[in-house]
Amino acid sequence: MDLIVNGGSPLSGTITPSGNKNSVLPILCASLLTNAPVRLLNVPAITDVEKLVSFFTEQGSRITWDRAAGAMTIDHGSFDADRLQGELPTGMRSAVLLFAPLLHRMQKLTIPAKAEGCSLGIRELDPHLEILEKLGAKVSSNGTLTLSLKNGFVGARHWPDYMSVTATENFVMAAVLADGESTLINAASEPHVQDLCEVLVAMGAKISGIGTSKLTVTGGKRLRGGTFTINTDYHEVVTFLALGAITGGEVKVRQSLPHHFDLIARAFAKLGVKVEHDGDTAIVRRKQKLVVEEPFTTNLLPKIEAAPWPYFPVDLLPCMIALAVRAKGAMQFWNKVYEGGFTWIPELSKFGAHVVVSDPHRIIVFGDRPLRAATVDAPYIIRAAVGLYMVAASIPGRSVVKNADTIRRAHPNFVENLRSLGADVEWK
Ligand SMILES: CC(=O)N[C@H]1[C@@H](OP(=O)(O)OP(=O)(O)OC[C@H]2O[C@@H](n3ccc(=O)[nH]c3=O)[C@H](O)[C@@H]2O)O[C@H](CO)[C@@H](O)[C@@H]1O
Ligand SMILES: C=C(OP(=O)(O)O)C(=O)O
Repeated sequence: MDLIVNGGSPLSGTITPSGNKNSVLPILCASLLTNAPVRLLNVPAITDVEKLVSFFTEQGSRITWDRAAGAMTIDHGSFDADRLQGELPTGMRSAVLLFAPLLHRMQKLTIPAKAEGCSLGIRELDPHLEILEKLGAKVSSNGTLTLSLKNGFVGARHWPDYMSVTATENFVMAAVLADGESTLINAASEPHVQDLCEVLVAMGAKISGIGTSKLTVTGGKRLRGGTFTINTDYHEVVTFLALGAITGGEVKVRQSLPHHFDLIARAFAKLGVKVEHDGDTAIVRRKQKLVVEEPFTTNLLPKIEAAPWPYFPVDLLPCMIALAVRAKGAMQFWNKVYEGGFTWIPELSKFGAHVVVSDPHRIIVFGDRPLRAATVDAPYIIRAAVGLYMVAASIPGRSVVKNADTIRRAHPNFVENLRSLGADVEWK
């Protein structure tokens, strides 16, 4: 589906963001670690959640989901491992998060050779398989990849090449029911990794080092259920604030998780945008002057660099790139994570933007060029589609962002929320 945009008007108003996709998906997978009922609140009605829920239901789990209220009850007591014949859910990276919990339930699992989400580059399987092997699983490859686990997971120490979000989540889900203690050095610590760990602790798991790069887990026999609220999506917080800034409107975002915001606010400030906090409401005032902040260091090209947390989050780069397209001055963006994170950048030139792709990981945006409404193609990258929409929303006239429905993987009611801010936008 395409987004039809009549841009050029300021977007203003107050928004309550939805639950974080990257929190709810691992928590849903972790619900497989218990047969006790799990109740989740603030569940976003997004397509990735729909796919996981269908997958669970196909295996016999009982799930009720009041989409309007965001409340879901999950009962895996009737999950029947023998039913699993076919594929894991496709088109979403989080399918990889089923590996540890399904292995725990099924002892043997055939997995797809790829677990792809956004087309940001090669989405690796090896770090996941290394972790599962370390904790006692056997991996065999004979055209298809098969995982097997004879007598349950066994505690182990592991130090992977890099801080991977979903591999860390698989580690934790395997380790909480392993026999003995497990340690992960070079663990990811993103807010959603912390959210998963906190829910597991509330289910009875023993995890220390949450939010750091070293996690220690003491395995236990079983986990209990409970009621858990999915945290706000900080990607939405940033998206709505950035939309206010790029269109010259005033946007307030409730439940904005200010404790995660210091470096993100710094990135906004580098582009001339001041983010204020009133309690847990984040505010961007109207008519921000988009100008690249010059560093005191002479001859330095200002830059925003994204890497694993607590660096600036890589998924938020497109929002900042869109702002830089409108800001006076030059800004370098450095994606230290994905080799394919900038493949969509040439689309910006259709609006008249001037962006130089220096190499697969770095671009320089020369902002404040005269722009025109245009038709652009969104890649299968959620946040890139959002970034293209942001630029379109700032330009008077009719633009089209083609194939933008990837946005629905993460942002429920995207168009409805934009309209509540005064946007002229629709799906077609
Ligand atoms: C469902 C989910 O939670 N998806 C998120 C998760 O994906 P995911 O867990 O797949 O991302 P990883 O943290 O594994 O990193 C993605 C890829 O980046 C490369 N890499 C990463 C870090 C590093 O220091 N060196 C390196 O080379 C690897 O090729 C890796 O495969 O984390 C990504 C990075 O924050 C986010 O974009 C995704 O939204
Ligand atoms: C890249 C993302 O998701 P996934 O890892 O599921 O592709 C994202 O949420 O921006």
